[in-house]
Amino acid sequence: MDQPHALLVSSPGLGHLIPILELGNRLSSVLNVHVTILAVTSGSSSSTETEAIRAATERKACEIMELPSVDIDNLVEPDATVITKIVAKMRAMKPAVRNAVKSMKRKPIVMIVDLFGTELMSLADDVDDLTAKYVYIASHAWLLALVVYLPVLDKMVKGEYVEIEEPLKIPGCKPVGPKELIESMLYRSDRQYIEFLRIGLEIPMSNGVLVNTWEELQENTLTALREGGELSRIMKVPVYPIGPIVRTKRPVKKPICILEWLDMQPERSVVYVCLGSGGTLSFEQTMELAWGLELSGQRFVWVLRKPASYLGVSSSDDEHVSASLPEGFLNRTSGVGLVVTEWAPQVDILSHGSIGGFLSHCGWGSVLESLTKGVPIVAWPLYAEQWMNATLLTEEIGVAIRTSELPSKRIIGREEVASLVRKIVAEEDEEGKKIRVKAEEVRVSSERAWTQGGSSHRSILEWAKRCSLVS
Ligand SMILES: O=c1ccn([C@@H]2O[C@H](COP(=O)(O)OP(=O)(O)O[C@H]3O[C@H](CO)[C@@H](O)[C@H](O)[C@H]3O)[C@@H](O)[C@H]2O)c(=O)[nH]1
Repeated sequence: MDQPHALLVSSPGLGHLIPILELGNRLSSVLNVHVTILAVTSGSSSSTETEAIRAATERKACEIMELPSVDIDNLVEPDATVITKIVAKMRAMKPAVRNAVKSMKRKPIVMIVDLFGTELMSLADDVDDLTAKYVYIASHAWLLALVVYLPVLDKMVKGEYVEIEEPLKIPGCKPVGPKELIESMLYRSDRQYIEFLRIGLEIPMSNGVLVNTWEELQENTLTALREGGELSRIMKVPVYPIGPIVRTKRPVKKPICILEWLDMQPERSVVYVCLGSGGTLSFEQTMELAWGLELSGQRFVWVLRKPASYLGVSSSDDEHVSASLPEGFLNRTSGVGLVVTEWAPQVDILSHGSIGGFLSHCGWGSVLESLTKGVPIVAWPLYAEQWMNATLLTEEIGVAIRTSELPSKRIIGREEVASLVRKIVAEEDEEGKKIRVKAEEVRVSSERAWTQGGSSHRSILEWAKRCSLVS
């Protein structure tokens, strides 16, 4: 008999592609179903997306089709935000996705879209066998709560959210203060805000939501989303916490110099610095970060890739990157630190025993990759929902420390950088010790969630039964 077939669609940007590739891999291996992934990528300039697709294809767990990119220049203003562009691209890809599904010999019975693909769910109505449509939130449950509650807040809050004096109350959840707003809420007249409102209304029109967190990590928020109360009445459909789903360490085919360097460092002594697939800093902030790392006296691996926009367009070159470092920095820190200007093997780095901390932009993928390895975090949130993530990690979960002010609001000085790095990595600091202990507890809990009978394992089976992927 044919295996049941699940269709996954990813939106442009590595932060969206990687989670869908990993979800596909997990569905295929745990449920033994046939998985097709339609990848809407940023376009031909994104070699990192192409590489991620190539690596996932090699695993042979899923059938992956990269859909040819369509031009959206006439659909959005040139200065439109990244989110507006992603959403516009997904909208423009609807006919291509429809054609791809219609031409499939074996029709999928379930369609899963990500946060920016909710408009594609209506395609399910045109395909006979496609009876269920789900949304995959590659981030956490608090973000899900905020997005589905946004249409309520939109009516309740007068003026701009940035001017609120009282944090926004979401039933059953931690209130959302000005330091936790998602980037798309900053200006209500901006098109990306309107898109988020629409997404908030469309999520409850799905058959349910899969979310990349686990029961024990966000119990209160998940309960509020599911059981009784105003939020669950708005949510309407079941929520399945199935995380953490993250990339795993790759088999090493050839020596990787970063890992060889890490092999020579003492255990838990190195801070890994990386601001995700799209995070960049100003020239001034890069200087302060460099001075701060040097001042901390700690070992480091710093991924200082050439600044690239989220949709894969390079805006600088390697020489420019080195030129943004203080004079003599590379010489003075040689032996103590490594500056990497290329795409780094992040999961392999975070899995290495000599890593003691991660200075991260708090993209949820990076956060989970860190937590599943028990690595504590210095939160350096930049954009998207990263402000929320930093608060969640510091105030609720207790696995991170954060900068005293949002890095988007002011330059974080070298003394502060040095102190944060020392706290998280150096053995003697009390606050750091507490955070490290918590990070280890969370690692253990993350592992349990995915053991046989663990909360996420149960949750995915419950979901798969509900949509007839397994009997
Ligand atoms: O040199 C690098 C840099 C990044 N990565 C990987 O790239 C991914 C980055 O993902 P993530 O940490 O989630 O960051 P973004 O790409 O910035 O993710 C976007 O999508 C996430 C999931 O929805 C959101 O949480 C973020 O805020 C949003 O910016 C991770 O798997 C990293 O391991 C590398 O392997 N090497």
